Amino acid sequence: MSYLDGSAPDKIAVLGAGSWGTTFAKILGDAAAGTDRKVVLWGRRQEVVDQINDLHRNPRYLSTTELPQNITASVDVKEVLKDAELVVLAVPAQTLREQLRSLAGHLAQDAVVVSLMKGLELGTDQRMSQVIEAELGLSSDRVVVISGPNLAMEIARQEPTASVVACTDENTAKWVATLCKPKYFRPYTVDDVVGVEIGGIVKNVIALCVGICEGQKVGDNTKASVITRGLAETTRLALALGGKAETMAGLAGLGDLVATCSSALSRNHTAGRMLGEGLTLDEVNNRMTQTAEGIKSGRAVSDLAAKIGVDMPITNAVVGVLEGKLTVDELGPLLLARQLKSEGE
Ligand SMILES: NC(=O)c1ccc[n+]([C@@H]2O[C@H](COP(=O)([O-])OP(=O)(O)OC[C@H]3O[C@@H](n4cnc5c(N)ncnc54)[C@H](O)[C@@H]3O)[C@@H](O)[C@H]2O)c1
Ligand SMILES: O=P(O)(O)OC[C@H](O)CO
Repeated sequence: MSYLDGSAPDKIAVLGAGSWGTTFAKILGDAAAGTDRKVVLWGRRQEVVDQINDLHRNPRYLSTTELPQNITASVDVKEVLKDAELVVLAVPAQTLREQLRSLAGHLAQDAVVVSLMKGLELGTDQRMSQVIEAELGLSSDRVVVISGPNLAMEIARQEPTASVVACTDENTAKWVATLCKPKYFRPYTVDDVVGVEIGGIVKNVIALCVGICEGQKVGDNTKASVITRGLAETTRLALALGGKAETMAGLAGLGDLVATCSSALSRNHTAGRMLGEGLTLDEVNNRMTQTAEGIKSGRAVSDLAAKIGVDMPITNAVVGVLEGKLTVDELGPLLLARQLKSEGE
């Protein structure tokens, strides 16, 4: 098997033909150019699968992107998983556990599983790598997380981007990194899976807050203050869970936080902006056509932080707004009225 001997796989499966799943399939397909390696996408909708197979496009999510010829798609998850030595997961975080239960028996022996997801499971407060290990019975050396400042639309346009490939096993991380390095995407390897996942999860909640600021038409000082203090509380949580401070200063921490909080392409930022403009959460949800993980993960982050005694005032305030306990006008004054303390506390 390829991850054990370091040889390239013949087939890679990507589950989830949404915005990021399709873009990441393109990354893998472009990186496999000139080889016999196949990339097979699983999608829920027959129409999306047909368009990928017939037109090499996914107009629903990436209207202008032409996909490489070595990508095919199917609605049959068993067929997609058959003999796939690398399996990449890009479905909404809150649906992952249920989906894994239906595919557990179909995973190829020794397959490595990659999570592209940036959410925390409601109710269990588990990270996606924990859900994958538990549901598929995998050891941590076969579970990889890829995260960073990776707005799908920009990468689909082949604008240069860096990312991190995280695994407790350095060889597995290196093996996966070699499979996703087309000329426009540069993966770095790290061993801090916890830090990488926490960075990706919490930045979505902070981006909701920055979006709220934008909707309320406050300026850059406010947004920079939220981003910086957001990184401070993200780092507190990551460290308390065993993550590393340097990860939070890296691509999956600061890098992703800046990209998500600054970009109109971000779904979390967009959802926050609509809340800031006065829309209710129901109205925002009705307008969203793609996944904004922070809306549901915010509560899980808040619960996890409370459980282990980590102070996360911005996250808690955003959750207050999402749950209708706080208005967007009350959010800023509430955060500013907190007791004074030193910046490093
Ligand atoms: N889009 C990005 O720029 C980006 C970048 C990095 C990470 N991510 C992360 O990747 C994950 C997937 O995001 P995305 O952007 O591809 O989302 P998306 O909303 O664009 O697509 C989600 C995909 O999952 C499928 N799906 C399967 N089961 C589903 C279910 N039960 N309910 C709803 N959809 C279901 C949908 O059909 C769709 O193909 C998220 O955790 C997100 O945070 C996204
Ligand atoms: O569109 P968002 O808010 O889910 O963010 C997408 C990516 O996570 C940015 O790195």
